[in-house]
Amino acid sequence: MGVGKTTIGHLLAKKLYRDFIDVDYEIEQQYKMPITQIFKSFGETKFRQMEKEYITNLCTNSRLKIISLGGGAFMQEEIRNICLSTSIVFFLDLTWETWKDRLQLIVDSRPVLQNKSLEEIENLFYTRQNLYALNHSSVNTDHLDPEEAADYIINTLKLGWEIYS
Ligand SMILES: Nc1ncnc2c1ncn2[C@@H]1O[C@H](COP(=O)(O)OP(=O)(O)OP(=O)(O)O)[C@@H](O)[C@H]1O
Ligand SMILES: O=C(O)C1=C[C@@H](O)[C@@H](O)[C@H](O)C1
Ligand SMILES: [Mg+2]
Repeated sequence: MGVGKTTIGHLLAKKLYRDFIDVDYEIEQQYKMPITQIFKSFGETKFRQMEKEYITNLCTNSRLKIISLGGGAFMQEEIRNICLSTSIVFFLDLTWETWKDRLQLIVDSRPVLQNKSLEEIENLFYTRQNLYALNHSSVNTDHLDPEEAADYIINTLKLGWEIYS
């Protein structure tokens, strides 16, 4: 959460001339309310169901798009499975120390972080990291700005295509 998927995904799509889809944004448009409000009105369980349906449909019916997931989406096994079997999954990694310093930028718009102690947030961070290790490629972004992270992903894709062909 807040590692930079939306920011970097958007840049990556521009550099690769691909469509960009941000799953959080699409759900907000569909329900005509911000995610914080979706959590308040319908609850987290309903939100998780919405994101699962949206991602499953996207992975099944579209090609060649750059997709940015919501920060908690990959915790759902069905989402992990459909993403890993239909797409190239990049994990944007960040150390706890760097992420901790970024929290103040994201806390107000991420309901999962609200009313949690720093210790609870740290537990969430490490619990997620275990499952997010399931990916096709990962990049640590501690010392990369969004532009550098997008370029790194492009170079990784190019290398993959060269090896493949
Ligand atoms: N590489 C980076 N270096 C420094 N700040 C960054 C970097 N990438 C993103 N940010 C900043 O971190 C914040 C969160 O970024 P962003 O919304 O792209 O994260 P996200 O991974 O999409 O979050 P979510 O999981 O909630 O969807 C923004 O304020 C953004 O400007
Ligand atoms: O990390 C999370 O659980 C979330 C991150 C955001 O992208 C949103 O999908 C929502 O706020 C939940
Ligand atoms: Mg995002």
